[in-house]
Amino acid sequence: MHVVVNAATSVDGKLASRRRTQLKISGPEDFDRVDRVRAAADGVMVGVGTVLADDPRLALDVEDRRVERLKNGRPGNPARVVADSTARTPPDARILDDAATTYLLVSEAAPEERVEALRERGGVVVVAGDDRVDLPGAFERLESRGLDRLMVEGGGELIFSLFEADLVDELSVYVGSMVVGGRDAPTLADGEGFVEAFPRLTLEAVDRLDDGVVLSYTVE
Ligand SMILES: NC(=O)c1ccc[n+]([C@@H]2O[C@H](COP(=O)([O-])OP(=O)(O)OC[C@H]3O[C@@H](n4cnc5c(N)ncnc54)[C@H](O)[C@@H]3O)[C@@H](O)[C@H]2O)c1
Ligand SMILES: Nc1nc(=O)c(N)c(NC[C@H](O)[C@H](O)[C@H](O)COP(=O)(O)O)[nH]1
Repeated sequence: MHVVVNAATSVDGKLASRRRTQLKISGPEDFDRVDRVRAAADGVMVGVGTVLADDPRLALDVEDRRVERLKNGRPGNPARVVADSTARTPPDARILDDAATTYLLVSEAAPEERVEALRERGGVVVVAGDDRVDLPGAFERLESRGLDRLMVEGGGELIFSLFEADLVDELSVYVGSMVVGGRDAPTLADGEGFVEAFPRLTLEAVDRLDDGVVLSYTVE
């Protein structure tokens, strides 16, 4: 599976403030770019921390003719994917609406009644891993269901795990011209952090959009 990570940060590398509520870092030009990256993907993924903080829908505006064109003849919206070890996605989350198929990646530790509630809302549950989602195993299962290109929008815990498991092929970061600060504010890559063998990236492009810059990398 080809994995493209896309996120927006402040100049100090934060994805959100310490309150973890959604922070508009991108401007209209970058959100248009995000729509294009989504439209080119078979699936769009977030961690459950992002579902709980932002209640995202992760769908394209299919009424928008411009977005329709961008889909390159692909039918409908890309699938949605949530890494959710213990099935904490609220059954009324917007990500479970009928705009697209939603895969919930859970572990064996997910309580059966919560898993069942998500199935009742139409979610497709994939069990991989003992107490945390085994990302390589889960991605193999998604691939067998036709997801070849996956866009990941965050948050920082999930992005770190993907780098740790060597699953990231491309990274693009929109750096907005703002300072957020806060030692507890989520950053692009949280988790435990690396102390050696840091992933190395190749800078492929630098583009100015709105009042910020998009940095596009491939992963070595
Ligand atoms: N600016 C942006 O581009 C952007 C994008 C996404 C999210 N955000 C922000 O990020 C914050 C949420 O990020 P976060 O880091 O708290 O949560 P996250 O979205 O990275 O989700 C982390 C959760 O995913 C689950 N998970 C399951 N398997 C996992 C695995 N193998 N590795 C890691 N996690 C796994 C765990 O329950 C974990 O707690 C929110 O404040 C949101 O607003 C910002
Ligand atoms: N590119 C980008 N710029 C931002 O300034 C920002 N806050 C996010 N945040 C990503 C996060 O995953 C959001 O929750 C979804 O971008 C919301 O997605 P919807 O509009 O609900 O589909 N992403």
